[in-house]
Amino acid sequence: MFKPFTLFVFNLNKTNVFIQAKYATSVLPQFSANKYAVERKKFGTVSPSDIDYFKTILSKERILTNEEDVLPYNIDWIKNCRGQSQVVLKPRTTEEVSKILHYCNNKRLAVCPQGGNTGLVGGSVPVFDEIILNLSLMNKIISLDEISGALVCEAGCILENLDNYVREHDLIMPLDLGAKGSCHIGGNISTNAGGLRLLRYGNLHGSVLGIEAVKADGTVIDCLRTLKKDNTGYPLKHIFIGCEGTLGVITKVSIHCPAQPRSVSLGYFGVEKFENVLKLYKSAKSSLGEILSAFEMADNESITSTVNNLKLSNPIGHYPMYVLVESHGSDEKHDSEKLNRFLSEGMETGLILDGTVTSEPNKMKAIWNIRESIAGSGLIDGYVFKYDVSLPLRNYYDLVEDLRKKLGDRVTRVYGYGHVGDGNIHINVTVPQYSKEINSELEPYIFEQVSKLKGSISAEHGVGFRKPQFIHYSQGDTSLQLMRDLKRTMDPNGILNPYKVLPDVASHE
Ligand SMILES: O=C(O)CC[C@@H](O)C(=O)O
Ligand SMILES: [Zn+2]
Repeated sequence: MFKPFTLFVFNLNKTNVFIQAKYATSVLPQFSANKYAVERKKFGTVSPSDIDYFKTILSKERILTNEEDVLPYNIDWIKNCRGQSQVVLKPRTTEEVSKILHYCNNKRLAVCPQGGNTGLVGGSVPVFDEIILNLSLMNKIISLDEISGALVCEAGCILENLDNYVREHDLIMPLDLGAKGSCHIGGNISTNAGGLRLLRYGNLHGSVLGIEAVKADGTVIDCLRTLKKDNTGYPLKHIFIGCEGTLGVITKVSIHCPAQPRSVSLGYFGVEKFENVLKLYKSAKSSLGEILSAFEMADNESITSTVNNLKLSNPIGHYPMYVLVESHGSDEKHDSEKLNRFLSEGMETGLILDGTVTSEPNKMKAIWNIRESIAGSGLIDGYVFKYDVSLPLRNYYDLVEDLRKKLGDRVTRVYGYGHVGDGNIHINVTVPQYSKEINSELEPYIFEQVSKLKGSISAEHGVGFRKPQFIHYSQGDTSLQLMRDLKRTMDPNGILNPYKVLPDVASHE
C-alpha cells in the first residue's frame, strides 16, 4: 500500500525523548502532491514474496520487519524526517549487497542506503517505504599498511573505532567530526563529510585512495586501490564520494591515514568581535604554519546554547566570540615556541581577551566536547532550522547578524559556529516548535544571499532530501544536466536513494 511521505517534526522534552509529532509539511516541496503520488507509483512496494527472497540471501535476524524494530532506522537523528519503510536489510558482504540490489532493480523496489544515520539533511532515511539497506554489519578492518598509511576496511566501520585502531599503529584518521562515535566511514565518504580538521588534512577526495561500490543493478565496481597515484582513465572513485548513495552503495574503502602527531595542543579563546576572529586566523596561519590543524569559531549564543541546554561548563568567561585553535606537530619544543608567539601576539594586539591553552588529553577532550555539542544542543529548545554554508571569509558572519535582526524575538536563538579555516559556517535558528512562517522567511532567503556571494548552500552536510529544490543556487543548469545524465547512466530505474540530491529525477520511465 502506498504510504505518503512524512516530514516529521518531533518536539523534544528536556530528557531528549520525543513526545509528540507534528507534520511540518506533507509533501516534498519540489513536487506537488499529485506529481508526488505519480512519481511514487513508479516503484513497487515490498511484498511477502520479496521478504522470502531476501531470506535466501540473509539470515532471518538480519531482516527487520517488525514495526518497532524498523522505527529507529526510519527516523534521522535530529528527529526531523521520518520515512515509512517496512523493512531493514543488514548485509554482511558485498556479494549480499549486490544480490539485494540486483533483485530490487529488477523489481523496481526503491532502496535507501544507510550508514550510522547521523546525517543532517535527511539523506539517510527513507522518504516513503524504500527498503533500508543498513551497512552496520559490514564493519571489518581488512588491512593496514603502517608504512604507507593505507587503511582498507568495510563501509560500516565506525569512524572512532577506526581512529582507535590506527592510533595503535601511530597513525590517525584524516577526518574527525562530532558524530565520530556512531557515523560510518562509508557514510562519511558518500556524503564527503568535512569535519574539524579538513584545514590540515584536506577533504576526502584527497584522502580516499580507493572505493568498492555496488551499482543499482548489482554490478560491483572495484576501484579499491591503495595507490596515491593512478592516472588510468576517469577517476571513478570520485563519483561515489559525495553522491549520497544515489549512484551506488559504497561497500569497502581504502583511505590514507596520516602519522599520529607527537605533540598536540589546544587553545580556547574569548574574542571581542568577528573581525578579530579573522585577524586571529591570519595570525594563526603565519605563526603556526604547517602545525595548524583546526581553527574553529563559535559565537556567544552557540556556547550559551551548549552550556545552558546541556549543562556543560565553560572554562572561560562570556565573550562575543570564541575560537578554538589546535596544533598537530612532531616536536613539543618547536610547537610550543610557535604557540607562544601566536599567543603573545594575540594578547599584545588585544585579539585574544582571555583563554586557556592545554596539551592534557582530558582537558582538550572537554574543550572539544563544548564545540562538538553545539550541533545537538539546539534540539532542547524545540525545533532547529539548520544551515550549512560556505562563504567568502569577509562575509562569513554577516548572515547570522542579518537573521537576528530579521527574526527578532520571534525565534529562541540564532547562532553561528563553524570551520573558519574552511570558510564553512553553520547557522542554527531555534524555535519552540516548527513554524511554517519562520521557515518561509529563512528559505530561500538564506540560499539567495549565499548564492549572491558565490558561496555554497551545502558546505559539508550534503543535499539529502532537504535541499534538492535549492541545489540550483549552487549549481548551474549544465552542471545539473550532467548530474542527471550521470544518475540515469548509473541507475536507470532511479531505485537508489530516490528524491535525494537532484530535483525531479526520482525515477525514469
Ligand atoms: O548541526 C550543525 O548545524 C553542524 C554539525 C557539524 O557539522 C558541526 O560542525 O558541528
Ligand atoms: Zn561542521
